[in-house]
Amino acid sequence: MMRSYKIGVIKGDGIGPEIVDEAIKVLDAVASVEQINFDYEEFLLGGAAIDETGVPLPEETIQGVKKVDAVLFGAIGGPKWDTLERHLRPESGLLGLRKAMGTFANLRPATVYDELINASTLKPEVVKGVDIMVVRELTGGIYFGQPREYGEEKAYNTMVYTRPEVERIAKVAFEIAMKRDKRVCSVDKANVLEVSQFWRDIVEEVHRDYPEVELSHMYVDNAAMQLIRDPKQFDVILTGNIFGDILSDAASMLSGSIGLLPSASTGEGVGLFEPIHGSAPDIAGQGIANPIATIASASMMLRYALGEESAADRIDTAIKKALAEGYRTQDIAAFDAKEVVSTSEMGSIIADYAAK
Ligand SMILES: NC(=O)c1ccc[n+]([C@@H]2O[C@H](COP(=O)([O-])OP(=O)(O)OC[C@H]3O[C@@H](n4cnc5c(N)ncnc54)[C@H](O)[C@@H]3O)[C@@H](O)[C@H]2O)c1
Ligand SMILES: CC(C)[C@H](C(=O)O)[C@@H](O)C(=O)O
Ligand SMILES: [Mg+2]
Repeated sequence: MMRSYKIGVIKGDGIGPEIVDEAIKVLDAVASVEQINFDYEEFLLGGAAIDETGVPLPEETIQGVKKVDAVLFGAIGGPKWDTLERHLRPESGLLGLRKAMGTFANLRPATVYDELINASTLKPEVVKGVDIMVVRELTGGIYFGQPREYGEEKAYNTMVYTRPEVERIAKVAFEIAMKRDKRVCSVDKANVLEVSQFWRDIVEEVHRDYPEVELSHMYVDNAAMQLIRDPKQFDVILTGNIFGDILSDAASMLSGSIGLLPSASTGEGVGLFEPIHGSAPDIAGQGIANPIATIASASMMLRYALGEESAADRIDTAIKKALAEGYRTQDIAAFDAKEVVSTSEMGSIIADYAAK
């Protein structure tokens, strides 16, 4: 029987529209062979929303995304809006949207494709088989803490975590670990920050309900080093908002390009599925962005939000096949390429494989 889903689409700025178009191409390809019907509804966010409505997060977007089954998002931001006041910049729209949607758990898998093993900045033997899940708290911490101020003589932000915020993200990490290798490494800065000691204590408490999971703690500076030294030591990394932001970009180089890593932001209601990278203004409009991170985010959307495992498997297999056949976008062109392709050619190749 035909299954129908309503997908909210936020293309955003810079390369956002280019990469989201390719993910939709791939979704439509799997829909045709999987008895699925997707209805897409576009919403504005970020710079595109500022240009159209004067604000980065229009009310129609906040209301609209509550009425869909899942949201696929590209990226926002760019130099065009950098002179605006902070609360009016594109990035504030994304933070506001995450908060409004209650997507407190950002899952950022850092996996290394065997087909692309030479693209990693690390030696093949160090990265072969890397399969890390970064569980990043997304709606708290220093990004949202009050008070905050930009003044003439000083500026400050506040890193706050409440007990329920830490409990719920820790639960997500332990639940995910139960389905994986049952190891959680919680990353913090408890040697310096009270908020991190608090985080650590609550993670320990939640851990009591998951005795099968091995829990370790690591300071964030060491974690950054260990990710590059021996990434295979990690299974699930549980961490706060800002540390997760930084560590996940670092982890992308294990795979070879930030254009490869997807994410799922889940929590209280509708989920938001987005690549971990930004709007890449330096390459926007050139047709050279790697769409794989966004296509893989669409796959996460099928798997986590819609329960369409078989369609998600099709996409994941199609991505691997395109890489195995030697198709490469510019960012990974130096690594075992048989043919260097554009953003839209990569999308079409993956769509074709996904529909077979
Ligand atoms: N989720 C988001 O919307 C998001 C995430 C990060 C940054 N940003 C915003 O994006 C803008 C640019 O930020 P930045 O330059 O620090 O980070 P960025 O991730 O946009 O780009 C960093 C580097 O990676 C490259 N890159 C990124 N995605 C790529 C892809 N798919 N294919 C090939 N190369 C890719 C870029 O060309 C650039 O050299 C800023 O306004 C920033 O605030 C938005
Ligand atoms: C654009 C910015 C607000 C965002 C973040 O820091 O969360 C981005 O870097 C990300 O990783 O999604
Ligand atoms: Mg980031």
